[in-house]
Amino acid sequence: MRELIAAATEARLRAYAPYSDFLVGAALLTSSGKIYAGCNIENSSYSLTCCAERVATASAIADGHQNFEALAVVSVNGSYPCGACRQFLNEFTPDLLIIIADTHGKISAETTLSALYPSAFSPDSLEP
Ligand SMILES: O=c1ccn([C@H]2C[C@H](O)[C@@H](CO)O2)c(=O)[nH]1
Ligand SMILES: [Zn+2]
Repeated sequence: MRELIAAATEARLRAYAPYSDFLVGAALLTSSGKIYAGCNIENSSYSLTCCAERVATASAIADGHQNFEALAVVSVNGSYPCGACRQFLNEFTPDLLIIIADTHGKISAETTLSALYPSAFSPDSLEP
């Protein structure tokens, strides 16, 4: 888990966040043991901003991985994934382990996506 937090911490430094100055790094561990990292990417058209968690997830998916074990999220104050990221991740791994840490490496929470995002809308929700 330290390796996952380190990857998120490193990715955070690549964030493009000139509007909020709030840098976020995320690192996703696949079931095959690979780590995909992401950072937030803001835009002058603010609503186009991409969260670090979804950047990491998109990178893993694009590289052929859809099974995940854990996600580390690092920010200056140990913030949690937003609702959109929770929904995005729920599609693939509802019981994903989520580790929240700050830039000093202090872990403030080890939880699961299902705990953070109960009663999710999921692929099953589309069944008649
Ligand atoms: O789950 C989240 C929530 C916010 N941010 C980013 C988006 C924006 O650039 C900055 C402030 O909202 O934090 C993330 O990367 N992940
Ligand atoms: Zn988000």
